[in-house]
Amino acid sequence: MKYSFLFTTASTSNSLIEVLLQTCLYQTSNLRASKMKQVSIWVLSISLFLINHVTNSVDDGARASLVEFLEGLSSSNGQPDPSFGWNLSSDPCRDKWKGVQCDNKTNKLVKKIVFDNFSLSGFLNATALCNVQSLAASLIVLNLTRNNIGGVIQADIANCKQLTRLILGGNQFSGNLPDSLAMLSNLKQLDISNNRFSGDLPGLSRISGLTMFLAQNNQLTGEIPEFDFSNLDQFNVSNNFFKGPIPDTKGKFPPSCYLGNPELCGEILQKKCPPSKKKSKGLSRNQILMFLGYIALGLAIVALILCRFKKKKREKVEAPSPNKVASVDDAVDKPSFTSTEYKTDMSRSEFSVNSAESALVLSSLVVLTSPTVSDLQFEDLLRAPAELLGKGKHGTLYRVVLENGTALAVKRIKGWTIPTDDFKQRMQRLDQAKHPNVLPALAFYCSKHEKLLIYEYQMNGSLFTLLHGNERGQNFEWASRLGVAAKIAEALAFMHEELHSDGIAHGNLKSSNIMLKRDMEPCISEYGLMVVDPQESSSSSNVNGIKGMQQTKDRASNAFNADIYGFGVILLELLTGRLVQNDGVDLTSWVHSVVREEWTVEVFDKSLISEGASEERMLNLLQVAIKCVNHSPEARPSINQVVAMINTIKEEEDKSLVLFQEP
Ligand SMILES: Nc1ncnc2c1ncn2[C@@H]1O[C@H](COP(=O)(O)OP(=O)(O)OP(=O)(O)O)[C@@H](O)[C@H]1O
Repeated sequence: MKYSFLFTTASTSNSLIEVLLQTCLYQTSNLRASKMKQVSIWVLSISLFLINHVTNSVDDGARASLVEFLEGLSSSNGQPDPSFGWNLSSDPCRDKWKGVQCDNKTNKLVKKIVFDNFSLSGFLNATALCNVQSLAASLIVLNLTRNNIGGVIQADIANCKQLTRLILGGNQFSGNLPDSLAMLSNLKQLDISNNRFSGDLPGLSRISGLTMFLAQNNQLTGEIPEFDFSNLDQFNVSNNFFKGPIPDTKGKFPPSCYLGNPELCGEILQKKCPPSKKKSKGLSRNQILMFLGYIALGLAIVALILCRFKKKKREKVEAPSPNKVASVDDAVDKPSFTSTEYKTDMSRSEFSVNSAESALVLSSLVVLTSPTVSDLQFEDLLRAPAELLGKGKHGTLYRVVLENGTALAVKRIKGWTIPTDDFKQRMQRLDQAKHPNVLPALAFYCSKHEKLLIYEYQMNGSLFTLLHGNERGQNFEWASRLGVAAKIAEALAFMHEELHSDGIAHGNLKSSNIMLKRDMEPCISEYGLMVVDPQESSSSSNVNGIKGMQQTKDRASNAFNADIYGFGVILLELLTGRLVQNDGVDLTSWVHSVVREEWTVEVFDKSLISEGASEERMLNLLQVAIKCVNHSPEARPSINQVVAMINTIKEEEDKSLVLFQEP
């Protein structure tokens, strides 16, 4: 009996030597009692124990490369966190290194490395990880999502041939993806989303079994590869620089999976593709490269000549003219930014100023009360690479990453002819109305021709993406939806109250303007960026007397009413999970028609029904939504009434949850 633990340990191993030793041990233990028998049993048992211990561990090479791999992920000092347990004197499987999962059978093959949200930085040392045969042959999952890892993905990643899941989303990876990535033929899930990858995708369509491809929020270019879309369940390439036609996916993925790629076209985006140009025939790749080389050389020579010419001209001009004094307003108000919105070279800034205006422009950036960017200079924006996030009715939004890594969302407002001073006053006023569920602007810039608003970049996206993105609201249950509705209503009521006398409503309330903060709390973004129709605005500045004041009041009251309508559409989206088109008109008329036909339950999102959400409370919220989207603005409830109605529904929901939980 004394030796039973040795039998047990040995029984999990399967090497021939162990089996033989085990058999000998068994035979010996059956012999008659003698000193010899005792000694034999001890010798055999110890040998078995040692062999078992040595063979049941990850080999030294793999262990060393794992340690090197973690050193790479351990910021600049390369010292791995000792609490992870990754060191050469222990065993990854037996000693349960943090983030490592091994096979259950032999407990000596590393199958998975999962570091989800571990605050890791540094780089992914694929050379260390994938060039050791034993490790490369066993590793099937590498998940480094939601860290701060940067650098490029080395080509050696392709040596980890068994990988089925490569999850790298939510990091700071950059550069081109290596061509070798397409050799990971076992890959089922590839997530490279929310990074800074650039360049064209390698031939990923060669990976036939891919079921998930997430690449949103990068700077990727080129055409979308011809994946086998019948296999893909999850797919997103939004907010990149992809161009050309969207492959026919038979409507499998919603438009939100492609949005934010200005040069993509196709029916799903309601954007016609230009007729495809015939490819040049008869020229080999090498010939084309040769011609391109000549053209580049020619351009370089022309550029050189132009530079010299300009330099000479500047030398002449720089001699100051005593008669000319530059006006401050001239300098600031000449186009201060030149936009190259569709360019793909992200190493340069989207914004640029000419040297004459730069000194003045630097002082024109107004930082509001924000500890995040307290010393932000306009120059910092110029230096930072900018990524186009989307083009809306009211302007263009860029993601700008400052040198210190802070990510900002910069909104470049289009076509708002508000006088500069009024704009400044409005921004200062908005800054005074603070609510935890309203995203404040951190800074703004304003000249006659250019208006920029700077917000903190929200990496969890918007309510729109939560509802219509990849997961299509699958994991967005009823209680959370009701919670979001209540919080947004409260925040809107607060802002309306605070800014009523200033006549500042949101003006463009919709689900893509409800951002989700780090903790997934909803917050209203872009409050007060209402673009007043130029005609209206000019008439408002010219009108005098009681009639004019009445018109201004009416317009303001319309804007507040429009917010109620916008909020009603958001409620409909939360309840139905359906996409909004045509400013919500399509969705509201569909809901009306279904309700009229008394098929009301049909309107609700199927995932809410299958979750077993209370139909009564969903119907109550639907009533609120229908009141808010009333055609006649005067018939819509006030925001305070909306808050009261939603709070009553929420209280009922909370009560039912308590009852449900009580024994
Ligand atoms: N602060 C932010 N952080 C991260 N993403 C943001 C932020 N603000 C907006 N976005 C997202 O960026 C995308 C583009 O925003 P943009 O405001 O240009 O689009 P829009 O709301 O459709 O247009 P518009 O407001 O001009 O009508 C949207 O998907 C939006 O949800």
